[in-house]
Amino acid sequence: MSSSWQIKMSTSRGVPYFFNSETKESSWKPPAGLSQEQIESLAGAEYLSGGGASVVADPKVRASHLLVKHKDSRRPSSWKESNITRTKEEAIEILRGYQTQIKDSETFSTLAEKHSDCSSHSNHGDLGWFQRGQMQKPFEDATYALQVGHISDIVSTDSGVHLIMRTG
Ligand SMILES: N=C(N)NCCC[C@H](NC(=O)[C@@H]1CCC/C1=C/[C@H](COP(=O)(O)O)NC=O)C(N)=O
Repeated sequence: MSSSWQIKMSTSRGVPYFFNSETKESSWKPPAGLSQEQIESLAGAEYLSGGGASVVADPKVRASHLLVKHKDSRRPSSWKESNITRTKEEAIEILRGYQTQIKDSETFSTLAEKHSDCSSHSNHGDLGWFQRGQMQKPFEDATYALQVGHISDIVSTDSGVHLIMRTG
Protein backbone atom coordinates (compact mmCIF):
# COMPACT_ATOMS: atom_id res chain seq x y z
CA MET A 1 0.00 0.00 0.00
CA SER A 2 2.59 2.53 1.07
CA SER A 3 4.60 1.78 -2.10
CA SER A 4 1.67 3.26 -4.12
CA TRP A 5 2.10 6.71 -2.52
CA GLN A 6 3.74 9.45 -4.56
CA ILE A 7 4.14 13.22 -4.27
CA LYS A 8 2.48 15.31 -6.99
CA MET A 9 2.31 19.06 -7.54
CA SER A 10 -1.09 20.74 -7.14
CA THR A 11 -1.48 23.03 -10.15
CA SER A 12 -4.24 25.09 -8.51
CA ARG A 13 -2.36 25.72 -5.26
CA GLY A 14 1.23 25.42 -6.46
CA VAL A 15 2.20 23.12 -3.60
CA PRO A 16 2.96 19.37 -3.54
CA TYR A 17 0.53 16.81 -2.13
CA PHE A 18 0.47 13.03 -1.47
CA PHE A 19 -1.37 10.79 -3.98
CA ASN A 20 -1.97 7.05 -3.78
CA SER A 21 -2.05 5.61 -7.31
CA GLU A 22 -3.71 2.41 -6.03
CA THR A 23 -6.53 3.82 -3.88
CA LYS A 24 -6.60 7.25 -5.65
CA GLU A 25 -6.54 8.92 -2.22
CA SER A 26 -4.90 12.35 -1.98
CA SER A 27 -3.76 14.29 1.06
CA TRP A 28 -1.98 17.56 1.85
CA LYS A 29 -0.42 15.99 4.93
CA PRO A 30 1.90 12.94 5.01
CA PRO A 31 -0.36 9.82 5.15
CA ALA A 32 -0.38 8.05 8.53
CA GLY A 33 0.96 4.79 7.08
CA LEU A 34 4.22 6.28 5.83
CA SER A 35 7.40 6.38 7.90
CA GLN A 36 9.60 9.48 7.92
CA GLU A 37 12.21 7.84 5.71
CA GLN A 38 9.53 6.72 3.23
CA ILE A 39 8.23 10.30 3.06
CA GLU A 40 11.72 11.65 2.53
CA SER A 41 12.51 9.12 -0.16
CA LEU A 42 9.22 10.00 -1.90
CA ALA A 43 9.83 13.71 -1.65
CA GLY A 44 13.50 13.48 -2.50
CA ALA A 45 15.90 16.38 -2.17
CA GLU A 46 13.35 19.18 -2.15
CA TYR A 47 11.66 17.72 0.94
CA LEU A 48 14.98 17.60 2.78
CA SER A 49 16.15 20.99 1.53
CA GLY A 50 12.73 22.45 2.39
CA GLY A 51 13.42 21.61 6.03
CA GLY A 52 11.04 18.69 6.10
CA ALA A 53 7.34 19.29 6.71
CA SER A 54 7.34 22.75 5.18
CA VAL A 55 7.33 21.28 1.66
CA VAL A 56 3.95 19.58 2.03
CA ALA A 57 2.37 20.73 5.26
CA ASP A 58 1.58 24.40 4.62
CA PRO A 59 -1.13 24.55 1.95
CA LYS A 60 -2.32 27.84 0.52
CA VAL A 61 -5.80 29.15 1.30
CA ARG A 62 -8.05 31.60 -0.51
CA ALA A 63 -10.38 34.12 1.09
CA SER A 64 -12.60 37.12 0.51
CA HIS A 65 -13.21 39.73 3.18
CA LEU A 66 -15.41 42.66 4.06
CA LEU A 67 -13.30 45.24 5.90
CA VAL A 68 -14.67 48.19 7.89
CA LYS A 69 -11.90 50.57 8.92
CA HIS A 70 -11.92 52.95 11.89
CA LYS A 71 -9.93 55.94 13.13
CA ASP A 72 -7.28 53.65 14.74
CA SER A 73 -6.76 51.57 11.59
CA ARG A 74 -3.16 51.50 10.36
CA ARG A 75 -4.38 53.38 7.25
CA PRO A 76 -7.67 55.16 8.13
CA SER A 77 -8.50 55.89 4.48
CA SER A 78 -10.09 53.95 1.65
CA TRP A 79 -11.61 54.17 -1.83
CA LYS A 80 -14.87 55.17 -0.07
CA GLU A 81 -13.63 57.72 2.44
CA SER A 82 -10.34 59.63 2.38
CA ASN A 83 -10.38 60.27 6.16
CA ILE A 84 -12.10 57.63 8.29
CA THR A 85 -13.06 58.96 11.74
CA ARG A 86 -15.56 56.33 13.06
CA THR A 87 -14.55 54.56 16.29
CA LYS A 88 -13.77 50.84 16.40
CA GLU A 89 -17.06 50.25 18.26
CA GLU A 90 -18.97 52.03 15.48
CA ALA A 91 -17.12 49.92 12.86
CA ILE A 92 -18.14 46.74 14.71
CA GLU A 93 -21.78 47.90 14.80
CA ILE A 94 -21.69 48.50 11.05
CA LEU A 95 -20.23 45.04 10.46
CA ARG A 96 -22.90 43.48 12.70
CA GLY A 97 -25.46 45.11 10.42
CA TYR A 98 -23.89 43.46 7.36
CA GLN A 99 -23.73 40.12 9.19
CA THR A 100 -27.53 40.07 9.49
CA GLN A 101 -27.84 40.53 5.71
CA ILE A 102 -25.47 37.69 4.74
CA LYS A 103 -27.45 34.66 3.56
CA ASP A 104 -24.81 32.95 1.40
CA SER A 105 -21.53 33.54 -0.47
CA GLU A 106 -23.46 35.55 -3.08
CA THR A 107 -24.73 38.14 -0.61
CA PHE A 108 -21.33 38.19 1.10
CA SER A 109 -19.59 39.07 -2.20
CA THR A 110 -22.14 41.73 -3.06
CA LEU A 111 -21.82 43.38 0.37
CA ALA A 112 -17.99 43.24 0.13
CA GLU A 113 -18.06 44.89 -3.28
CA LYS A 114 -20.32 47.70 -2.07
CA HIS A 115 -19.03 48.32 1.44
CA SER A 116 -15.52 46.91 2.05
CA ASP A 117 -12.88 49.55 2.85
CA CYS A 118 -10.26 47.35 1.15
CA SER A 119 -9.24 47.78 -2.49
CA SER A 120 -10.23 44.10 -2.93
CA HIS A 121 -13.85 45.37 -2.94
CA SER A 122 -13.44 45.65 -6.73
CA ASN A 123 -12.93 41.85 -6.78
CA HIS A 124 -15.96 41.21 -4.54
CA GLY A 125 -13.54 41.09 -1.58
CA ASP A 126 -11.37 38.34 -3.07
CA LEU A 127 -7.75 38.43 -1.84
CA GLY A 128 -6.61 35.47 -3.93
CA TRP A 129 -4.47 32.56 -2.66
CA PHE A 130 -2.07 33.10 0.22
CA GLN A 131 -0.07 31.04 2.70
CA ARG A 132 1.00 31.55 6.30
CA GLY A 133 3.20 34.59 6.77
CA GLN A 134 1.50 36.82 4.20
CA MET A 135 -1.48 38.28 6.05
CA GLN A 136 -1.67 39.81 9.52
CA LYS A 137 -1.72 36.99 12.06
CA PRO A 138 -5.31 37.34 13.38
CA PHE A 139 -6.58 37.28 9.77
CA GLU A 140 -4.35 34.34 8.82
CA ASP A 141 -5.35 32.28 11.88
CA ALA A 142 -9.05 32.98 11.38
CA THR A 143 -8.87 31.98 7.69
CA TYR A 144 -6.98 28.72 8.34
CA ALA A 145 -9.49 27.86 11.06
CA LEU A 146 -12.42 28.19 8.64
CA GLN A 147 -13.74 25.41 6.44
CA VAL A 148 -14.02 26.33 2.76
CA GLY A 149 -17.32 28.13 2.16
CA HIS A 150 -17.67 29.25 5.78
CA ILE A 151 -17.71 32.83 7.08
CA SER A 152 -15.93 34.03 10.22
CA ASP A 153 -17.30 36.09 13.04
CA ILE A 154 -15.79 39.58 13.35
CA VAL A 155 -11.98 39.52 13.24
CA SER A 156 -9.85 42.52 14.26
CA THR A 157 -6.48 43.41 12.72
CA ASP A 158 -4.43 46.60 12.46
CA SER A 159 -6.38 47.28 9.24
CA GLY A 160 -9.77 47.36 10.98
CA VAL A 161 -12.53 44.81 11.56
CA HIS A 162 -13.32 42.09 9.05
CA LEU A 163 -15.74 39.38 8.06
CA ILE A 164 -13.82 36.64 6.26
CA MET A 165 -15.18 34.01 3.86
CA ARG A 166 -12.79 31.16 3.06
CA THR A 167 -13.15 30.18 -0.60
CA GLY A 168 -10.24 27.78 -1.21
N1 LIG B 1 -1.80 39.12 -0.77
C1 LIG B 1 -2.60 40.14 -0.99
N2 LIG B 1 -3.73 39.97 -1.69
N3 LIG B 1 -2.31 41.41 -0.60
C2 LIG B 1 -1.24 41.74 0.32
C3 LIG B 1 -1.78 41.70 1.73
C4 LIG B 1 -0.79 42.27 2.72
C5 LIG B 1 -1.32 42.05 4.15
N4 LIG B 1 -2.61 42.72 4.32
C6 LIG B 1 -3.34 42.41 5.42
O1 LIG B 1 -2.96 41.62 6.28
C7 LIG B 1 -4.73 43.05 5.50
C8 LIG B 1 -5.57 42.27 6.51
C9 LIG B 1 -6.09 41.08 5.71
C10 LIG B 1 -6.20 41.56 4.27
C11 LIG B 1 -5.53 42.89 4.27
C12 LIG B 1 -5.75 43.83 3.33
C13 LIG B 1 -5.23 45.23 3.45
C14 LIG B 1 -6.24 46.10 4.20
O2 LIG B 1 -6.02 47.48 3.98
P1 LIG B 1 -4.79 48.30 4.61
O3 LIG B 1 -4.78 48.14 6.10
O4 LIG B 1 -3.55 47.74 3.95
O5 LIG B 1 -5.09 49.73 4.21
N5 LIG B 1 -5.01 45.71 2.09
C15 LIG B 1 -3.87 45.26 1.50
O6 LIG B 1 -2.91 44.82 2.06
C16 LIG B 1 -0.34 42.51 5.19
N6 LIG B 1 0.57 41.61 5.56
O7 LIG B 1 -0.42 43.64 5.63
